[in-house]
Amino acid sequence: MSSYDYPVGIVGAGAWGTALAAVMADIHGKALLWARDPSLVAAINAAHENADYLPAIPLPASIMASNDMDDLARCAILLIVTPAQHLRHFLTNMPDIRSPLLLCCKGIEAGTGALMVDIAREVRPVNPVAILSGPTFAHEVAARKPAAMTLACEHEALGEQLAQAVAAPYFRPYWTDDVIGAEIGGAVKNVLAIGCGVVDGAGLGLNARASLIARGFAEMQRYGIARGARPETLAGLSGLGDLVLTCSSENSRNFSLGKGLGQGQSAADLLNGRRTVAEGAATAPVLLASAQALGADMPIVAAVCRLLDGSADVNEVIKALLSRPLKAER
Ligand SMILES: NC(=O)c1ccc[n+]([C@@H]2O[C@H](COP(=O)([O-])OP(=O)(O)OC[C@H]3O[C@@H](n4cnc5c(N)ncnc54)[C@H](O)[C@@H]3O)[C@@H](O)[C@H]2O)c1
Ligand SMILES: O=P(O)(O)OC[C@H](O)CO
Repeated sequence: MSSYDYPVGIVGAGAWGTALAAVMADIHGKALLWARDPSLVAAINAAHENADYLPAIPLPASIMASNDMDDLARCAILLIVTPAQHLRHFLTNMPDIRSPLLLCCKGIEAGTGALMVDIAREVRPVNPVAILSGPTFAHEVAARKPAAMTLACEHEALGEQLAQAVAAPYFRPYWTDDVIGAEIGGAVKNVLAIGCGVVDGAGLGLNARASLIARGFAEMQRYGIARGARPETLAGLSGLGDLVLTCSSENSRNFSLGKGLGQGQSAADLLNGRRTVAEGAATAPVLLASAQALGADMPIVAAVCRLLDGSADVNEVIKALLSRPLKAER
Protein backbone atom coordinates (compact mmCIF):
# COMPACT_ATOMS: atom_id res chain seq x y z
CA MET A 1 0.00 0.00 0.00
CA SER A 2 3.04 2.28 0.26
CA SER A 3 2.85 3.28 -3.43
CA TYR A 4 -0.30 5.29 -2.71
CA ASP A 5 -0.24 9.01 -1.80
CA TYR A 6 -2.97 8.55 0.81
CA PRO A 7 -3.37 5.49 3.07
CA VAL A 8 -7.09 6.32 3.28
CA GLY A 9 -9.46 8.37 1.13
CA ILE A 10 -13.00 9.30 2.15
CA VAL A 11 -15.89 9.72 -0.28
CA GLY A 12 -18.65 12.07 0.84
CA ALA A 13 -18.15 15.23 2.91
CA GLY A 14 -21.31 15.09 4.99
CA ALA A 15 -21.01 15.04 8.77
CA TRP A 16 -19.79 11.45 8.97
CA GLY A 17 -17.36 11.55 6.03
CA THR A 18 -15.82 14.73 7.44
CA ALA A 19 -15.48 13.28 10.94
CA LEU A 20 -13.88 10.13 9.49
CA ALA A 21 -11.46 12.27 7.48
CA ALA A 22 -10.36 13.94 10.74
CA VAL A 23 -9.78 10.52 12.35
CA MET A 24 -7.82 9.27 9.34
CA ALA A 25 -5.69 12.43 9.29
CA ASP A 26 -4.93 11.88 12.99
CA ILE A 27 -3.84 8.30 12.31
CA HIS A 28 -1.98 8.67 9.03
CA GLY A 29 -0.90 12.31 9.05
CA LYS A 30 -3.06 13.04 5.99
CA ALA A 31 -6.34 12.12 4.34
CA LEU A 32 -8.09 12.81 1.06
CA LEU A 33 -11.75 13.86 1.34
CA TRP A 34 -13.77 13.70 -1.89
CA ALA A 35 -16.97 15.73 -2.23
CA ARG A 36 -19.29 16.42 -5.16
CA ASP A 37 -19.62 20.13 -4.51
CA PRO A 38 -16.59 22.20 -5.66
CA SER A 39 -17.55 25.12 -3.43
CA LEU A 40 -17.61 22.88 -0.35
CA VAL A 41 -14.21 21.47 -1.37
CA ALA A 42 -12.79 24.99 -1.70
CA ALA A 43 -14.29 26.03 1.64
CA ILE A 44 -12.84 23.01 3.49
CA ASN A 45 -9.38 23.57 2.00
CA ALA A 46 -9.45 27.28 2.80
CA ALA A 47 -11.02 27.28 6.27
CA HIS A 48 -10.25 23.75 7.53
CA GLU A 49 -13.87 23.49 8.59
CA ASN A 50 -16.96 21.95 7.01
CA ALA A 51 -19.40 24.69 7.94
CA ASP A 52 -22.21 23.05 5.93
CA TYR A 53 -22.27 19.63 7.62
CA LEU A 54 -19.98 19.69 10.67
CA PRO A 55 -19.85 23.32 11.79
CA ALA A 56 -17.58 24.71 14.51
CA ILE A 57 -15.22 21.71 14.45
CA PRO A 58 -11.66 22.59 13.41
CA LEU A 59 -10.29 20.05 10.91
CA PRO A 60 -6.65 19.03 10.50
CA ALA A 61 -4.95 21.07 7.76
CA SER A 62 -3.60 17.75 6.45
CA ILE A 63 -7.06 16.87 5.07
CA MET A 64 -7.04 17.58 1.34
CA ALA A 65 -10.55 18.01 -0.07
CA SER A 66 -11.04 17.28 -3.76
CA ASN A 67 -13.87 16.92 -6.20
CA ASP A 68 -11.72 15.17 -8.81
CA MET A 69 -12.68 11.48 -8.90
CA ASP A 70 -9.29 10.60 -10.37
CA ASP A 71 -7.74 11.55 -7.02
CA LEU A 72 -9.43 8.48 -5.51
CA ALA A 73 -6.90 6.29 -7.35
CA ARG A 74 -4.24 7.81 -5.05
CA CYS A 75 -5.82 6.14 -1.96
CA ALA A 76 -4.96 2.66 -0.70
CA ILE A 77 -8.34 2.24 1.06
CA LEU A 78 -11.58 4.09 0.34
CA LEU A 79 -14.18 4.83 3.02
CA ILE A 80 -17.49 5.31 1.20
CA VAL A 81 -19.75 7.70 3.13
CA THR A 82 -22.48 8.71 0.67
CA PRO A 83 -26.12 8.39 1.74
CA ALA A 84 -27.29 4.79 1.24
CA GLN A 85 -29.71 5.72 -1.56
CA HIS A 86 -26.86 7.32 -3.59
CA LEU A 87 -24.29 4.54 -3.19
CA ARG A 88 -25.18 2.78 -6.46
CA HIS A 89 -24.91 6.01 -8.44
CA PHE A 90 -21.53 6.86 -6.94
CA LEU A 91 -20.03 3.38 -7.40
CA THR A 92 -21.32 3.19 -10.97
CA ASN A 93 -19.53 6.43 -11.83
CA MET A 94 -16.31 5.83 -9.90
CA PRO A 95 -13.27 5.28 -12.16
CA ASP A 96 -11.68 1.82 -12.37
CA ILE A 97 -10.00 1.72 -8.95
CA ARG A 98 -9.19 -1.61 -7.26
CA SER A 99 -8.77 -0.46 -3.64
CA PRO A 100 -10.80 -2.06 -0.84
CA LEU A 101 -14.09 -0.25 -0.21
CA LEU A 102 -15.09 0.23 3.42
CA LEU A 103 -18.79 1.13 3.26
CA CYS A 104 -19.93 3.48 6.04
CA CYS A 105 -23.53 4.22 5.02
CA LYS A 106 -26.51 2.61 6.79
CA GLY A 107 -29.61 1.63 4.88
CA ILE A 108 -31.41 -0.69 2.49
CA GLU A 109 -31.80 0.37 -1.14
CA ALA A 110 -35.34 1.48 -2.05
CA GLY A 111 -36.80 -0.46 -4.94
CA THR A 112 -34.37 -3.41 -4.73
CA GLY A 113 -34.07 -4.34 -1.04
CA ALA A 114 -30.31 -4.58 -1.61
CA LEU A 115 -27.90 -4.15 1.29
CA MET A 116 -24.96 -1.81 0.68
CA VAL A 117 -22.61 -4.75 0.29
CA ASP A 118 -24.90 -6.30 -2.35
CA ILE A 119 -24.76 -3.07 -4.36
CA ALA A 120 -20.97 -2.86 -4.11
CA ARG A 121 -20.50 -6.49 -5.15
CA GLU A 122 -22.84 -6.03 -8.11
CA VAL A 123 -21.43 -2.73 -9.37
CA ARG A 124 -17.74 -3.16 -8.39
CA PRO A 125 -17.17 -6.93 -8.39
CA VAL A 126 -13.38 -6.54 -8.33
CA ASN A 127 -13.07 -4.42 -5.18
CA PRO A 128 -12.86 -6.13 -1.79
CA VAL A 129 -15.77 -4.84 0.32
CA ALA A 130 -16.27 -4.32 4.07
CA ILE A 131 -18.69 -2.49 6.38
CA LEU A 132 -17.99 0.00 9.18
CA SER A 133 -21.00 0.55 11.44
CA GLY A 134 -21.76 1.29 15.07
CA PRO A 135 -22.79 3.90 17.63
CA THR A 136 -20.89 6.90 16.28
CA PHE A 137 -22.39 10.38 16.24
CA ALA A 138 -20.15 12.35 13.90
CA HIS A 139 -19.77 15.41 16.15
CA GLU A 140 -18.57 13.26 19.08
CA VAL A 141 -16.06 11.36 16.95
CA ALA A 142 -14.84 14.64 15.45
CA ALA A 143 -14.31 15.90 19.03
CA ARG A 144 -12.15 12.77 19.57
CA LYS A 145 -14.50 11.33 22.18
CA PRO A 146 -14.12 7.54 22.51
CA ALA A 147 -16.22 5.24 20.34
CA ALA A 148 -16.22 1.56 19.35
CA MET A 149 -17.73 0.08 16.23
CA THR A 150 -18.06 -3.08 14.11
CA LEU A 151 -15.90 -3.66 11.04
CA ALA A 152 -17.37 -6.51 9.00
CA CYS A 153 -15.56 -8.26 6.16
CA GLU A 154 -16.17 -11.75 4.77
CA HIS A 155 -12.43 -12.28 4.57
CA GLU A 156 -11.33 -12.11 8.16
CA ALA A 157 -7.66 -11.39 7.43
CA LEU A 158 -8.61 -8.35 5.34
CA GLY A 159 -11.09 -7.31 8.05
CA GLU A 160 -8.30 -7.33 10.62
CA GLN A 161 -6.02 -5.39 8.25
CA LEU A 162 -8.70 -2.75 7.65
CA ALA A 163 -9.41 -2.51 11.38
CA GLN A 164 -5.71 -1.82 12.03
CA ALA A 165 -5.75 0.86 9.31
CA VAL A 166 -8.70 2.81 10.73
CA ALA A 167 -8.14 2.38 14.49
CA ALA A 168 -7.14 5.35 16.66
CA PRO A 169 -6.72 5.48 20.45
CA TYR A 170 -10.24 6.95 20.66
CA PHE A 171 -11.70 5.00 17.69
CA ARG A 172 -11.87 1.25 18.25
CA PRO A 173 -13.18 -1.16 15.60
CA TYR A 174 -13.98 -4.82 16.40
CA TRP A 175 -13.88 -7.04 13.34
CA THR A 176 -16.27 -9.81 12.34
CA ASP A 177 -17.00 -11.79 9.18
CA ASP A 178 -20.78 -11.28 9.60
CA VAL A 179 -21.33 -8.60 6.98
CA ILE A 180 -25.09 -9.13 6.80
CA GLY A 181 -25.46 -8.79 10.58
CA ALA A 182 -23.48 -5.55 10.65
CA GLU A 183 -25.52 -4.08 7.82
CA ILE A 184 -28.92 -5.06 9.14
CA GLY A 185 -28.25 -3.61 12.59
CA GLY A 186 -27.36 -0.20 11.13
CA ALA A 187 -30.27 -0.14 8.67
CA VAL A 188 -33.00 -1.31 11.07
CA LYS A 189 -31.95 0.89 14.01
CA ASN A 190 -32.57 4.00 11.90
CA VAL A 191 -36.22 3.03 11.43
CA LEU A 192 -36.64 2.17 15.11
CA ALA A 193 -35.05 5.51 16.07
CA ILE A 194 -37.84 7.25 14.13
CA GLY A 195 -40.28 5.24 16.28
CA CYS A 196 -38.54 6.31 19.50
CA GLY A 197 -38.65 9.92 18.35
CA VAL A 198 -42.41 9.54 17.84
CA VAL A 199 -42.76 8.26 21.41
CA ASP A 200 -40.83 11.30 22.64
CA GLY A 201 -42.68 13.81 20.48
CA ALA A 202 -46.05 12.42 21.54
CA GLY A 203 -45.01 12.58 25.22
CA LEU A 204 -45.57 8.86 25.82
CA GLY A 205 -42.83 8.57 28.44
CA LEU A 206 -39.61 6.72 29.12
CA ASN A 207 -41.31 3.38 29.88
CA ALA A 208 -42.81 3.39 26.39
CA ARG A 209 -39.44 4.27 24.84
CA ALA A 210 -37.63 1.44 26.67
CA SER A 211 -40.38 -0.98 25.63
CA LEU A 212 -40.04 0.14 22.02
CA ILE A 213 -36.26 -0.34 22.11
CA ALA A 214 -36.64 -3.89 23.47
CA ARG A 215 -39.49 -4.93 21.15
CA GLY A 216 -37.75 -3.16 18.26
CA PHE A 217 -34.63 -5.19 18.97
CA ALA A 218 -36.79 -8.34 18.81
CA GLU A 219 -37.91 -7.19 15.33
CA MET A 220 -34.29 -6.56 14.31
CA GLN A 221 -33.36 -10.07 15.41
CA ARG A 222 -36.34 -11.68 13.65
CA TYR A 223 -35.57 -9.93 10.38
CA GLY A 224 -31.81 -10.26 10.66
CA ILE A 225 -31.89 -13.97 11.35
CA ALA A 226 -34.29 -14.46 8.42
CA ARG A 227 -31.69 -12.75 6.19
CA GLY A 228 -28.77 -14.78 7.54
CA ALA A 229 -27.36 -12.46 10.25
CA ARG A 230 -25.82 -13.91 13.40
CA PRO A 231 -27.57 -13.04 16.71
CA GLU A 232 -24.31 -12.01 18.40
CA THR A 233 -23.65 -9.40 15.70
CA LEU A 234 -27.15 -7.98 16.13
CA ALA A 235 -26.53 -7.81 19.89
CA GLY A 236 -23.19 -6.03 19.29
CA LEU A 237 -22.04 -2.52 18.47
CA SER A 238 -23.61 -2.21 15.02
CA GLY A 239 -26.97 -3.54 16.23
CA LEU A 240 -28.03 -3.09 19.83
CA GLY A 241 -25.24 -0.56 20.49
CA ASP A 242 -26.34 1.79 17.72
CA LEU A 243 -30.03 1.15 18.49
CA VAL A 244 -29.56 2.38 22.06
CA LEU A 245 -27.62 5.45 20.88
CA THR A 246 -30.03 6.64 18.22
CA CYS A 247 -33.15 5.82 20.23
CA SER A 248 -31.95 7.99 23.13
CA SER A 249 -30.92 11.32 21.63
CA GLU A 250 -32.25 14.19 19.59
CA ASN A 251 -28.77 14.36 18.05
CA SER A 252 -30.02 11.50 15.87
CA ARG A 253 -31.58 12.84 12.65
CA ASN A 254 -33.86 9.79 12.60
CA PHE A 255 -35.00 10.36 16.19
CA SER A 256 -35.65 14.06 15.52
CA LEU A 257 -37.65 13.21 12.38
CA GLY A 258 -39.77 10.87 14.52
CA LYS A 259 -40.14 13.53 17.19
CA GLY A 260 -41.67 15.86 14.61
CA LEU A 261 -44.05 13.09 13.50
CA GLY A 262 -45.00 12.50 17.14
CA GLN A 263 -45.82 16.19 17.47
CA GLY A 264 -48.24 15.89 14.57
CA GLN A 265 -46.16 17.28 11.70
CA SER A 266 -46.28 15.50 8.33
CA ALA A 267 -43.32 13.54 6.97
CA ALA A 268 -43.47 15.58 3.76
CA ASP A 269 -43.10 18.85 5.69
CA LEU A 270 -40.33 17.45 7.86
CA LEU A 271 -38.35 15.99 4.97
CA ASN A 272 -38.93 18.80 2.49
CA GLY A 273 -35.82 20.89 1.95
CA ARG A 274 -33.86 18.98 4.56
CA ARG A 275 -30.14 19.06 3.81
CA THR A 276 -29.00 16.25 6.06
CA VAL A 277 -30.00 12.64 5.63
CA ALA A 278 -32.46 10.66 7.82
CA GLU A 279 -31.80 7.23 6.31
CA GLY A 280 -34.68 5.52 8.13
CA ALA A 281 -37.28 7.35 6.05
CA ALA A 282 -36.12 5.71 2.80
CA THR A 283 -35.30 2.38 4.43
CA ALA A 284 -38.61 1.88 6.31
CA PRO A 285 -40.90 0.91 3.37
CA VAL A 286 -38.36 -1.36 1.68
CA LEU A 287 -37.50 -2.97 5.02
CA LEU A 288 -41.17 -3.70 5.66
CA ALA A 289 -41.67 -5.17 2.17
CA SER A 290 -38.57 -7.32 2.58
CA ALA A 291 -39.69 -8.50 6.05
CA GLN A 292 -43.13 -9.40 4.74
CA ALA A 293 -41.56 -11.40 1.91
CA LEU A 294 -39.45 -13.29 4.48
CA GLY A 295 -42.39 -13.82 6.87
CA ALA A 296 -40.69 -11.74 9.62
CA ASP A 297 -43.24 -9.86 11.73
CA MET A 298 -42.21 -6.18 12.25
CA PRO A 299 -45.20 -4.31 13.72
CA ILE A 300 -43.15 -1.31 14.94
CA VAL A 301 -41.55 -0.88 11.52
CA ALA A 302 -45.04 -1.14 9.97
CA ALA A 303 -46.29 1.59 12.32
CA VAL A 304 -43.39 3.87 11.35
CA CYS A 305 -44.22 3.28 7.68
CA ARG A 306 -47.85 4.32 8.25
CA LEU A 307 -46.76 7.54 9.93
CA LEU A 308 -44.27 8.28 7.15
CA ASP A 309 -46.78 7.69 4.34
CA GLY A 310 -49.51 9.57 6.21
CA SER A 311 -51.97 6.65 6.20
CA ALA A 312 -52.40 6.84 9.99
CA ASP A 313 -51.83 9.36 12.77
CA VAL A 314 -49.95 8.82 16.01
CA ASN A 315 -53.04 7.89 18.04
CA GLU A 316 -54.10 5.30 15.49
CA VAL A 317 -50.72 3.58 15.30
CA ILE A 318 -50.28 3.54 19.10
CA LYS A 319 -53.74 2.07 19.53
CA ALA A 320 -53.07 -0.54 16.83
CA LEU A 321 -49.75 -1.56 18.44
CA LEU A 322 -51.17 -1.82 21.96
CA SER A 323 -54.31 -3.70 20.96
CA ARG A 324 -52.43 -6.57 19.33
CA PRO A 325 -53.19 -9.94 20.99
CA LEU A 326 -51.03 -10.66 24.03
CA LYS A 327 -48.23 -13.12 23.31
CA ALA A 328 -45.31 -14.92 24.88
CA GLU A 329 -42.03 -12.97 25.05
CA ARG A 330 -39.76 -14.88 22.70
N1 LIG B 1 -23.75 11.63 10.82
C1 LIG B 1 -23.45 10.60 11.58
O1 LIG B 1 -23.28 10.76 12.80
C2 LIG B 1 -23.28 9.22 10.98
C3 LIG B 1 -22.62 8.26 11.72
C4 LIG B 1 -22.47 6.99 11.20
C5 LIG B 1 -22.97 6.71 9.93
N2 LIG B 1 -23.61 7.68 9.22
C6 LIG B 1 -24.09 7.32 7.89
O2 LIG B 1 -23.26 7.94 6.92
C7 LIG B 1 -24.00 8.19 5.74
C8 LIG B 1 -23.80 9.65 5.36
O3 LIG B 1 -24.38 10.44 6.38
P1 LIG B 1 -23.84 11.89 6.79
O4 LIG B 1 -24.32 12.10 8.18
O5 LIG B 1 -22.39 12.01 6.53
O6 LIG B 1 -24.62 12.82 5.77
P2 LIG B 1 -25.12 14.32 6.00
O7 LIG B 1 -26.57 14.28 6.27
O8 LIG B 1 -24.25 15.04 6.96
O9 LIG B 1 -24.88 14.97 4.57
C9 LIG B 1 -25.49 14.48 3.43
C10 LIG B 1 -24.39 14.05 2.49
O10 LIG B 1 -25.00 13.47 1.37
C11 LIG B 1 -24.37 13.95 0.21
N3 LIG B 1 -25.30 13.78 -0.90
C12 LIG B 1 -26.52 14.31 -1.01
N4 LIG B 1 -27.05 13.92 -2.20
C13 LIG B 1 -26.12 13.13 -2.79
C14 LIG B 1 -26.05 12.45 -4.03
N5 LIG B 1 -27.03 12.53 -4.91
N6 LIG B 1 -24.95 11.72 -4.31
C15 LIG B 1 -23.94 11.66 -3.44
N7 LIG B 1 -23.93 12.30 -2.27
C16 LIG B 1 -25.01 13.02 -1.95
C17 LIG B 1 -24.06 15.37 0.54
O11 LIG B 1 -23.10 15.90 -0.34
C18 LIG B 1 -23.53 15.18 1.95
O12 LIG B 1 -22.21 14.75 1.88
C19 LIG B 1 -25.46 7.83 6.07
O13 LIG B 1 -25.75 6.56 5.56
C20 LIG B 1 -25.49 7.80 7.59
O14 LIG B 1 -26.46 6.90 8.08
C21 LIG B 1 -23.76 8.94 9.71
O1 LIG C 1 -28.31 10.92 13.03
P1 LIG C 1 -28.64 9.50 12.67
O2 LIG C 1 -29.98 9.07 13.15
O3 LIG C 1 -28.43 9.27 11.20
O4 LIG C 1 -27.57 8.56 13.40
C1 LIG C 1 -26.22 8.75 13.16
C2 LIG C 1 -25.43 7.47 13.35
O5 LIG C 1 -25.95 6.43 12.58
C3 LIG C 1 -25.32 7.06 14.80
O6 LIG C 1 -24.53 5.92 14.92
